[in-house]
Amino acid sequence: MSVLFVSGIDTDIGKTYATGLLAKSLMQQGVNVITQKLVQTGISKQPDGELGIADDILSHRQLMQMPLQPCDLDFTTCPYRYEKPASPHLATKLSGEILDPDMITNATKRLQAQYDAVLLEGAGGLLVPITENLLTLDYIAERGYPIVLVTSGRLGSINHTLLSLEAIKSRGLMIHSVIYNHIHDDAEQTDAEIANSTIDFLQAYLARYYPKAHWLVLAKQANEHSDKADIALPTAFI
Ligand SMILES: Nc1ncnc2c1ncn2[C@@H]1O[C@H](COP(=O)(O)OP(=O)(O)OP(=O)(O)O)[C@@H](O)[C@H]1O
Ligand SMILES: C[C@H](N)[C@H](N)CCCCCC(=O)O
Ligand SMILES: [Mg+2]
Repeated sequence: MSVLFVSGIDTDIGKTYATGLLAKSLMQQGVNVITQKLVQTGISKQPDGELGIADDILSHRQLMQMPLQPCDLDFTTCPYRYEKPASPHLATKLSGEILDPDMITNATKRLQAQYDAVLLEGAGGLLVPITENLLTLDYIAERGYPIVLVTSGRLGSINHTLLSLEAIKSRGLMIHSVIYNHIHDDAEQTDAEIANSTIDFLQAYLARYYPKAHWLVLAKQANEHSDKADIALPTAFI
């Protein structure tokens, strides 16, 4: 039924962790949920020369503590997979394949028929091109999916978060939630004063300009099997 699009302010911001753990928390609320990956780039070929299940789908299932599902094994949860760890438009071009966005939407519809909720993870940020002529945000806008935006306390995140929010607003789309990922706010990566101020600023900005959006927090995890890996959700989150 519902589809939430999980994007982030950039690649490597924690969308995969956020998607898997959001799904796990929803399952704990009794929601029959599955995750999907829009397009996966950067997969290694298997010994048989084929591209296997998308890495982000494998991570989602580990984080959800569930085995691979039939819809993973038949690639419904990620029909388009490419070797080059690049923007989808380039990885697709290098593979010689033509990506048909409707194929992804049809896969989402098949999942919607089976599950209460689909969490669809993007590749990189909102303006990443899926094809030469189609940005991720254009794809979302055509389908009207509400957006979950993952951010962090890394220096530069405030600007990237506010730009992403502006882009979402300019397409008339709904910002469903912002997930603040604590991945970058440790002494080695970001000054604690900067990280704490970033949290306060973003939370206050969201409350002021997007009062209906949820503010969620994702703790830094020891690994993908961590027992404390939950995102606390309000009731009736979706
Ligand atoms: N909360 C966290 N705790 C510990 N490690 C994290 C956390 N969030 C992300 N990571 C790690 O940071 C790296 C990047 O995160 P992730 O793969 O989730 O990024 P992404 O936004 O999904 O990137 P992509 O655009 O490639 O899908 C990974 O190695 C992941 O394990
Ligand atoms: C390979 C990488 N981890 C992502 N899956 C793809 C990131 C594309 C980013 C493109 C860009 O913003 O320039
Ligand atoms: Mg990912």
